[in-house]
Amino acid sequence: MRIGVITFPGTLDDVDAARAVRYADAEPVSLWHADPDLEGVDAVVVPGGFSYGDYLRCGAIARFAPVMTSVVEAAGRGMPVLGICNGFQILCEAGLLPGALVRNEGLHFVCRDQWLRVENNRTAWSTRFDEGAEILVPVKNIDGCYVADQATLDLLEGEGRVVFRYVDGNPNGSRNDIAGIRSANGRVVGLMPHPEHAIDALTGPSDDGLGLFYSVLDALSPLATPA
Ligand SMILES: NC(=O)CC[C@H](N)C(=O)O
Repeated sequence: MRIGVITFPGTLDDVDAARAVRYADAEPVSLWHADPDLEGVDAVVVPGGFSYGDYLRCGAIARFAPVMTSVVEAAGRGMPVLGICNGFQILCEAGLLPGALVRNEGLHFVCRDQWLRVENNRTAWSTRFDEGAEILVPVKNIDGCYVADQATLDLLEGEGRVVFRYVDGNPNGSRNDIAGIRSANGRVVGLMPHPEHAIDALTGPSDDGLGLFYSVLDALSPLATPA
């Protein structure tokens, strides 16, 4: 399987995302923000960082990058897309996921290891987890507070579209302790914590993040049943 990893000016975590893809025995393919060509990849990771310096609003400029036009189009055809941190912010700005990420409640950049509960495993990126499993993954952001209007929150909760929820403390004031959500068809997932930084127990804090990268291989397998 070939999994694209996008680099924007200001992206930080493309190298780690590509490494996570490799750990899961897939082939990472570098995609450039200014090039709309997705090079025939099977799935796309939009990694973390500070795309375009976070000017205006996190993800607000990246959403107009030529590569994102192709990602939105491919997602419409069912291609799995994972947005991590700044990537999640970009997917919300692009309209692939509802809601928005705003300044952390404490107004500080938060960098710590964070427990999450896997709330939903019917997505292209979470089938390898048991629902209710708790995983340890780093968070590192300043605009990580997930907000949406009440109707959207009710819809997400009602349709099982909250995929990851903070446990043992909410680091940023996210509504309903939401750490990650999915699209209606389960193919697009965004989360603020960084699974690509938790792929090797030796360097820590766990290898729990690998589950997302293995899950997408299952979703892409010809035998997969739709999430
Ligand atoms: N680690 C990241 O991707 C950071 C995301 C974003 N720039 C923020 O600080 O909220």
